[in-house]
Amino acid sequence: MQKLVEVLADKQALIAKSLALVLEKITTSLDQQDYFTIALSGGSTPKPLYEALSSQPLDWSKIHVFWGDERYVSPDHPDSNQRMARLAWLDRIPIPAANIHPMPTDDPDPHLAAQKYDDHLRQWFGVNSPDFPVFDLILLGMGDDGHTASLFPHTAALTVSDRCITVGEKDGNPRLTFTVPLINQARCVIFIAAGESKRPALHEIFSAYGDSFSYPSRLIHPPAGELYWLLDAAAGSSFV
Ligand SMILES: O=C1O[C@H](COP(=O)(O)O)[C@@H](O)[C@H](O)[C@H]1O
Repeated sequence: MQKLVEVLADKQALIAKSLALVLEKITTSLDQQDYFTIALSGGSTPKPLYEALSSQPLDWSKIHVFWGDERYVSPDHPDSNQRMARLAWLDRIPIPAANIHPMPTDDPDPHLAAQKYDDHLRQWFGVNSPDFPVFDLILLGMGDDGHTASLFPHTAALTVSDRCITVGEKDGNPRLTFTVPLINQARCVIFIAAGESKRPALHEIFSAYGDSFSYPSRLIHPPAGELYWLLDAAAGSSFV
């Protein structure tokens, strides 16, 4: 695994660096293969990155967009990660509808929805269990509590090792999330985190002997892939 931590001066520089890195990954991959697979993070941090991507002159027909986690709400709910990405980016570009792969949230049972998305990933990538699909790029955020995707501290989702998708839980509400082994299979994982409120968790995540069950972002270390931590100075100035 190649791990790289970069601290940018401010949020604007963080987004500029994230954009440059995502574009580099897309163009390098498309030089070698016919399509590029990306899984998106939600929350507030990546929104300006998605807005910036919406004005890039890319061949969108070759890019397939998935989500690494989703709140269990309808796609038009203000909390929906899909909604945020569509408004900021996907609704503004000429991408074929078939290239957008949202997590389903319409089944009364989130476990069935998790299974559906799991099946969809395995079918689309042509990968059967016990192997895992390999994403070209997975974007991740990190919550103030050290969670990533919807892998929250001290939850059962952290230990799921035989599925691509599972049900996470935040304050009693279900969410769908990539599992740790699926994320760790990726060619490239980029964490993007900003703001002073992330510092205490980052301290635990970067320490040599932290507790991964309390700080789930520690579980992400793709053995054969690249791992980037892009931070603004407010979040990360003391870590490099
Ligand atoms: O709930 C979530 O939070 C994390 C971090 O969000 P942020 O607002 O601090 O940027 C995000 O990565 C995850 O996808 C999202 O569902």
